[in-house]
Amino acid sequence: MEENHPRGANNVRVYVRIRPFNEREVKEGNKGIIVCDYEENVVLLKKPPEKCTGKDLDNKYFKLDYIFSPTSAQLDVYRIVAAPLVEQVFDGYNATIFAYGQTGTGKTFTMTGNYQVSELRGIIPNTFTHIFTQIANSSEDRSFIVKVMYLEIYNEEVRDLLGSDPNKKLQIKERKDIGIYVKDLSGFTVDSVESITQLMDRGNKNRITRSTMMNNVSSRSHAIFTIVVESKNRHTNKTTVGKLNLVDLAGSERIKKTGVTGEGLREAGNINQSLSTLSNVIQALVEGKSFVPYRNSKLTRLLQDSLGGNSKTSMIAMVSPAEQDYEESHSTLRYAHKAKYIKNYAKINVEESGLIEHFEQEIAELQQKLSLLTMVSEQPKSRKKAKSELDVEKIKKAEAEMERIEHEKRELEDRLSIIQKKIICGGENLLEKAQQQEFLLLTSGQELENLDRSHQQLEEQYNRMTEEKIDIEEKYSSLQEEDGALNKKIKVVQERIKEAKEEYADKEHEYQRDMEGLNDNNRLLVREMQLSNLMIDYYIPAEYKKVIQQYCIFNNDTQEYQLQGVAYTGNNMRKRQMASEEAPAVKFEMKQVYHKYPDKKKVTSKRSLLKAYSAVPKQTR
Ligand SMILES: Nc1ncnc2c1ncn2[C@@H]1O[C@H](COP(=O)(O)OP(=O)(O)OP(=O)(O)O)[C@@H](O)[C@H]1O
Repeated sequence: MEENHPRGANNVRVYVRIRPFNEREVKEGNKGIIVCDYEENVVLLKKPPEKCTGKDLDNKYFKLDYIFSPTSAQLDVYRIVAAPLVEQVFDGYNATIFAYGQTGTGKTFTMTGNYQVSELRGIIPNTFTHIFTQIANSSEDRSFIVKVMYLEIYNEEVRDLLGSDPNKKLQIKERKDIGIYVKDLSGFTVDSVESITQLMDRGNKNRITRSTMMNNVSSRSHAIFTIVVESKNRHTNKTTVGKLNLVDLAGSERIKKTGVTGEGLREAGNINQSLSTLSNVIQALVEGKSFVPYRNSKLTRLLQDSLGGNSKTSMIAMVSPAEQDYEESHSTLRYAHKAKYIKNYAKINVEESGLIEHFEQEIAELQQKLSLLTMVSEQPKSRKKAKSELDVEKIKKAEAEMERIEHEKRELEDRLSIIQKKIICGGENLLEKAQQQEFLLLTSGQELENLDRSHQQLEEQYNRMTEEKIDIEEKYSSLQEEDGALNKKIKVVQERIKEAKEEYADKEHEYQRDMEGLNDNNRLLVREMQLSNLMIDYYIPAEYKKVIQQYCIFNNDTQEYQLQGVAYTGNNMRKRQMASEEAPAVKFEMKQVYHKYPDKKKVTSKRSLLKAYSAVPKQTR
């Protein structure tokens, strides 16, 4: 894919959304610790009194691009965060929106919401109406293809949420011409709000969630919903391809607070690990380091272009208003504030021969074949009566041939209509009346937003002029004033030292928290290793173990061990089950299991009990 029209760097835009108090927090009498200046977009995070040291470092201020209050509507979030990016995707830019924050703070609510209730619809479903309205409003000389992909990263494995087997592990690959991509990920072209909503719904049902003490429906994976918009201008013959990534991250969590155990513990370990890599990537980018650890997690690898690359990116940091979540809100706001300094380099992606071109060629070929077949089938049929057996044979053959031609024609017509549906023409209105009205709301909000923006620009201009005025005044002031200016500078330096000390204290604190998390992970891994070792020692004979070790090879691409010839072993030889089929619930007949236990008298020790079930082959004499 060729890229041209380079533009300057653009910073990641960072928004904060504060969730309303939930029932549990109200019941527990939790106090609020967040105060906002919505005019200046500044968040003040107040340290709970029992944690205060009495210094003025106790209150933290964060200036961001925009703050959404607990009463902000879903549509407002869409208008301000997503609508401008969707419009840029139509110009051929890549864009990413990701929701970041502690578990239960409203990431899924903001990204997806309840799409059956219009005012509760999140960013992803609101994008659908916007995209098809944008197509309906564009000129007739433009053609479009809209393609959708949906994946999740669960326990550091990439899974296709729209594929026939969502449990299949997919690999991340990189190619010079297309960059980073997921091999074998399914992509679907869509031609209406209904068809894209159905796909989202299907994907959401495949997502892994769990109920925790912090959230009844907690996402245990990072999900990326991707919409690709290819657009061709028939006058200029120019094709652009814009990609929109909508990312709902799994929430960071303190294991003690969420109360997860078993598999949930392993998930939490993986979630925290990949979020910690995301933080390290943000840190490295902000500090301008030459090495950025994108490869340390699947999430950062897939978001590589969105962070410091070819993309316009917005991040929504979600925070809880409650006192008990001070630590997590502090950490989220600190990273959000840092992310503001990440510079991206978005470019318009121009495609030499895109999907539209490919489909147009196929349509032309199909139409040509079809007209040939129509000509043949419409030729006048001979009305001669069969005089001999040879004639009967000839007529039968001709009829069979005619039938084959008709069948081929029908197949071509079907294929033609499928392909023709994939290309949508500008001006084609594929929206229901209700959807159109909804979008009017959106656009009227957009006008307000434009006014807001020009107001902001005027304000910036005014500030710049004020700064210049101050500069001039400083240059020509008296010695006494110079002295004053020096004092001012000393104050600024002192202020910076104070900020650096604060930053240092924060970092130290965060480091300790990360260490705690890593120790939790470590303990978990050691426990898992002990279990695996125990199982291997008891069930795999030493000579087999050696052979298996010999055939284990570490794959640097996937960062995991692979067993040679594994396709021909054990479970892999079983017939595969289609994931789309409703898997019948597995019933365990416990009675049978109990019956299989050996006689207690015969097996006395735990070791001999395990031996009774051992897979070690018995020695034959
Ligand atoms: N702005 C909001 N207004 C109303 N309800 C909200 C808001 N934000 C979140 N909620 C509610 O809070 C609960 C938790 O939200 P959600 O599941 O979106 O959190 P999450 O950050 O995605 O959590 P996790 O990381 O565990 O998946 C949900 O019941 C959701 O409806």
